[in-house]
Amino acid sequence: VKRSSTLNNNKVLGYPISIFFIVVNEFCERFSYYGMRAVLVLYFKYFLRWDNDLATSIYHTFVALCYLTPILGAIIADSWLGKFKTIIYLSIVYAIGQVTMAVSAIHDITDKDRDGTPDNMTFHVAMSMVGLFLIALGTGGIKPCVSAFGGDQFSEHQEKQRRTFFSVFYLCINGGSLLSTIITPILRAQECGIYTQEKCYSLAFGVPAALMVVALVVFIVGSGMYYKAEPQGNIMLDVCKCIGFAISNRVRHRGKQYPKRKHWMDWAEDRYDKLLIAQIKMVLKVLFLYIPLPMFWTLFDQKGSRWTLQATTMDGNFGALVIQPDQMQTVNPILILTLVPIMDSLIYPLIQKCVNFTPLRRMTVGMLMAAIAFVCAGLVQIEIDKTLPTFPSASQSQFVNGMGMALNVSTPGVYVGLIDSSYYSNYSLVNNGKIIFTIWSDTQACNYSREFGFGSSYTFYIPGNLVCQNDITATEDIKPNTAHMALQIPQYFFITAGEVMFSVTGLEFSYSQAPNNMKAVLQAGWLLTVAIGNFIVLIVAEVAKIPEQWAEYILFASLLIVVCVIFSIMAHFYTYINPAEIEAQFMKKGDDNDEDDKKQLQKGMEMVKRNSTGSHSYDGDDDDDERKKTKM
Ligand SMILES: NCC(=O)N[C@@H](CCC(N)=O)C(=O)O
Repeated sequence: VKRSSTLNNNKVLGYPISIFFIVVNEFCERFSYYGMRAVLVLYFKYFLRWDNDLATSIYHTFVALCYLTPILGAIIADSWLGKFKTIIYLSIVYAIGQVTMAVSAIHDITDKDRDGTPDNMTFHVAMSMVGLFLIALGTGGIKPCVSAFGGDQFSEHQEKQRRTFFSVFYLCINGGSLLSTIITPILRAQECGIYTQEKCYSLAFGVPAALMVVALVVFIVGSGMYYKAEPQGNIMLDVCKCIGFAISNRVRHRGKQYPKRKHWMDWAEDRYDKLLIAQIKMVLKVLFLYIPLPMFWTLFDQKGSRWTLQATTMDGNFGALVIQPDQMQTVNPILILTLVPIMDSLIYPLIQKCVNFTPLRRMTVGMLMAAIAFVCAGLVQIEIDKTLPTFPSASQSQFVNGMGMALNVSTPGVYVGLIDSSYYSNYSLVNNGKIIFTIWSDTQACNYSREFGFGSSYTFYIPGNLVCQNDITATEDIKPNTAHMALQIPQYFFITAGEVMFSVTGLEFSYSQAPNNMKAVLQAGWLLTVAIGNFIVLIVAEVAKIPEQWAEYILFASLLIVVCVIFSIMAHFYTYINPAEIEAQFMKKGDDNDEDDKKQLQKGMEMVKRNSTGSHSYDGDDDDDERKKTKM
């Protein structure tokens, strides 16, 4: 009653006004998260000067951390602060983390000799690690709270509005992600700095930091309009204690003199409520099904690491449009925004006419799509490998000074350095496009211009009698990248189609199969599969140590196909339930005597059993009641 009266005061078109602030908050937060993540692997490679493997490993450790911390956020919100305060406090931690990242990327802080490269890399590495840790704590911690807090704003009878809210919420995630993955790579490609002009990672991290502050402010502005549920106690702790007791009680009663119980969780009956035990059984069934799922995320999250690094060896010239390697990631949210409505309104209903396309079947097909995406990535890599020599590093060029005096060489973006007489410079990173070098000594100066293709590398010979443009000869050490970035589009298409079938369906499946008080537990379990998936990238990359990148892609695709077969077998034996109905069996006569309790328990369990052997078909209808007796 309290909730309804709080909510009904401020409504527009039947929706509580408060959700406007939550949706805008999510848009800004996802802008902040994905914007920072888009340039992260390149920051590791080009600013911190890590190799591809280290950059990929730290990237996936960070993503894994972001999906481990939701458990922490859910525990803090449920048992202590409540969702509202948890979101505020952890958003502050998050914003501090983003600002720390932006500061860590200012090379001028330690560039004492003003040569354009940081002199104390340890400082930058340490600061960025602290920043990433705070971001992981913040983004992961608030993740299960914000969506659930949004759901809390609706009263029981507003189920339809709540469903629309979740769709808009998902579109906002991808809207924020789309905008930021376009904008932050552009910011990163700018030149900035007080002493020397370098790539502007500080700006690329600074704008997401500002957006996180905006997200926090918007959320606080809506403060007076929210329904704020009190923390209900830590259900996750209760679940763990109950499972622990069932196991220890089972171990203590091992002899033949103790009658067997139908399910090992029934050993908790001596101390715990039967309703709680039945709810835990439902959750465990779904968690068991989650075991193979991390492999999907193992492949999915390599968009931001391996695929972005792959794009650095490709040609991003799309005619009027020049695409940065990290901007290729925008293909994912663009496809999400187009594919979600197409799938929902066209593809799923069409398939449903031919086969019973249940959520678990959709997820299986989603996994296959991700495997196909990695086969595409492997084929693209083979194309790239045909065009790439291994030495020197792509996009680096050097000068050889044949003059009898020392020379300085620079471009507006890069100071190549002072080259002694009859000596050569180090390799310097040069942008693509037309570049003008200024070459000067104590007595003369001249300009030399040249067109640089994506990823090309040259050695320039400065003769003894330099006049300029026509005197300098160049040898091409590495040809410009010729494999076009458009070749990555098929792999993005398949991975995103896979995401729509797997992720969007899986989120809804986790919500619909969870008992009311354990929806957050299952959401945290779902997010945990993402964390484990990212750890698998690290393990496979470390253990397999495959020298050929294309072979690594094919290995990941093969692993996912094997896992997909296992998942489809497990899913075949899963039966869809209606948690509310099972719970109702226990609640109906909550205050009845023990005998009645037993009958209710029997009824509920029979229902679970009936469901697990039932063969009704899933008709694609969203109505929960229609789903209760459905096999995969
Ligand atoms: N297209 C990215 C996206 O929609 N991401 C969602 C879900 C991510 C996940 N692994 O569950 C997001 O919330 O960022």
